[in-house]
Amino acid sequence: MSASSLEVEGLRTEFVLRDRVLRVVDDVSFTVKPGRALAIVGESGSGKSVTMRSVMRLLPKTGRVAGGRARLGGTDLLGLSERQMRKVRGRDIGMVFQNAMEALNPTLTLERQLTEHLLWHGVCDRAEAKRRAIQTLGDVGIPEPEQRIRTYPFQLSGGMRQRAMIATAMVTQPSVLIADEPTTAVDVTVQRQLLDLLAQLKARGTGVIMITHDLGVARYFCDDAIVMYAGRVVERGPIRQLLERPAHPYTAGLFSSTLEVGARHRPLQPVPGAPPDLAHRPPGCAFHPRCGQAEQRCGQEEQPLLPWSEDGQREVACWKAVQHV
Ligand SMILES: Nc1ncnc2c1ncn2[C@@H]1O[C@H](COP(=O)(O)OP(=O)(O)OP(=O)(O)O)[C@@H](O)[C@H]1O
Repeated sequence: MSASSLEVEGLRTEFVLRDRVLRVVDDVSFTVKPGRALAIVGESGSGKSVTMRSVMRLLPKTGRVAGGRARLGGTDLLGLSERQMRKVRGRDIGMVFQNAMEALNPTLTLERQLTEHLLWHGVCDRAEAKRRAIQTLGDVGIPEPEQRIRTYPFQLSGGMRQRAMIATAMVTQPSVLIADEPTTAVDVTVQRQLLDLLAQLKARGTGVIMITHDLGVARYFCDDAIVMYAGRVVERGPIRQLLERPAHPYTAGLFSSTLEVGARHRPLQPVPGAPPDLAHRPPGCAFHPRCGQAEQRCGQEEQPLLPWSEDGQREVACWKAVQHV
């Protein structure tokens, strides 16, 4: 597939539990263009992973997409059969997770892991697939790739496993790469190498979505950001602008502790209080019970995303912020 944008519009995802239905992703929209990187940030439980699992159609049995659209190029991902979707995963959309062992199949050699998508999708023959696999392992900095290709994931160190996982995501040159906390479990040196690899992929036109708690990493690597709270997008815009001048009180609270001098690589600190139980979402703005600036209106009126900059690049779901532009 040539470089394509991923466009998600009005996505809604629910979990059907025994006694109720929980809306955990509510009207989420974003676009990732070729060669751009989008950060998805927000506290634990805000719906970041479920959003991406919905797009990949990898929800657990109790989850369902209740509305919205997800298009990659001209393809409606939510309308594909499971068989068609399997072709998209691993070929057009690559995935990198925090835990490489989860992503790699422990029973397959690196050669099988890296060549199976190419062979399965009929991209090339076995000899060419092996050549590409060796080349990609070399690209991600695995020494002696001709020998290492015969090893199993458990025979690699943690850092090498992480690289092998990225190699499996890179080998098909996907249009979009989803990276869910890719740098959390590795030390700073490996972290830097991984980001350099992802940057190479981005430079070749792959769009990247990075779910991360680390604003230093997001600032270094990403172009745009969406901030999620209780399943909704509360703010969006170019990441540097958001970090320099957050508009939503939640974004400001989330970022402030992390942006102290010398604290660039500290994970996000929670805002005082706790996110709402989604079964009892507060009326109006879901953040209002924790917001130091809340007024009566905040607990009564829904807050849609509204433009916050003249160029239309920034949007915020807070009527007070919009008032004070
Ligand atoms: N299988 C499930 N059944 C019911 N609720 C679920 C299930 N999986 C996730 N949830 C709920 O969906 C919401 C969003 O979860 P999600 O994992 O997307 O959050 P997150 O922002 O990715 O958090 P983290 O940063 O901790 O990964 C949470 O309230 C979570 O409890």
